[in-house]
Amino acid sequence: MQLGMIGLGRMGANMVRRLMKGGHDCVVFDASPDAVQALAAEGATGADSLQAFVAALQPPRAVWVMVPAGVVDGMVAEVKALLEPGDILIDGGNSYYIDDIRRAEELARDGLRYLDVGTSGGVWGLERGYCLMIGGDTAAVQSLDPIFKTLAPGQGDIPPAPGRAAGGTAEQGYLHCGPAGAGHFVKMIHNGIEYGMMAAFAEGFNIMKRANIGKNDHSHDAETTPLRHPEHYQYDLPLADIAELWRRGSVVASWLLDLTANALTESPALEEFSGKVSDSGEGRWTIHAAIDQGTPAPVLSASAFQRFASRGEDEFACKLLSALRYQFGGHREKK
Ligand SMILES: O=C(O)[C@H](O)[C@@H](O)[C@H](O)[C@H](O)COP(=O)(O)O
Repeated sequence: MQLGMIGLGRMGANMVRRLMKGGHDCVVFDASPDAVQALAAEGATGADSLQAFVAALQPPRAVWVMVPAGVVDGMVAEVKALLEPGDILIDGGNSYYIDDIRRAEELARDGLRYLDVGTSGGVWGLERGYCLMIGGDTAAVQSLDPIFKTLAPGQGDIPPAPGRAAGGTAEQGYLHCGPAGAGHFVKMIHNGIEYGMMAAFAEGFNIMKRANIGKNDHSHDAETTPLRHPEHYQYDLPLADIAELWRRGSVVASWLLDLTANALTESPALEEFSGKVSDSGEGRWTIHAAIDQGTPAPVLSASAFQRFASRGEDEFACKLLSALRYQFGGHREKK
């Protein structure tokens, strides 16, 4: 079937490639003419303006917007003015689900149908497929089933959970999760969990990296808690090998562990990374939801706050800790 894609960054461009490989017709638009040209050379219909983009689509149109969360509203406003009742607008980025609820209501007033689709898979999605978490109107979701089916990974070699009644799209890697916002709500929690799992691997591997600190023990320094048993921390552990090992039969085997093994193999000391970890909002929104609900989420919260600290946002707090320690005990910082 035909789909229009606005936004040809890493995600949007590869999704178009996967759709074309699956036999779909794609009309593409991006603020960058080069990005449009590149996909036109691969078989897409390139448009040099939003007007030309909309004109190239058959009604009822399906327009997938794949742009950063912060610019979705502006793009929706522009494209909405060109669409007709019955057309479907899909936001496949990482939008806040509460924005989806509002957008779906606003667009419905003009007879437009809005779907929110949490899209997971990153740069690997072209080959592996994209896990799709879909929210919105049921008829609109059903009409786009061929698109979702092609983008999704498919069952592959992962059999359904034992005892699960056969059928349904979840086992193909896409799911209509509920009404407007439900897709991005589920993606938000997915990313909250992603933060927590990433933090768990990062902390665990860091403790293993430091398993040799007994070799350089500074217990003579009165301002540092003495290492009581330096002899207990004499291990130079092969971190890349351990990641590789755990991928086989261990309880923590997972795709994030596979990626941990990749990262440590490519660059054992990770020297090209500063360690300042960005966040795009999903982790924060997960915590907002947990607080709204009164649902405990200590692990996910800690992992989001850890990212802020990684960027130095705790610098003043740490200085105040030192200052207070000096105030009450005359303790000076170790130089
Ligand atoms: O499932 C996915 O493919 C990822 O979760 C992806 O959608 C993620 O949002 C960004 O790669 C980075 O997100 P942060 O900037 O919040 O780490």
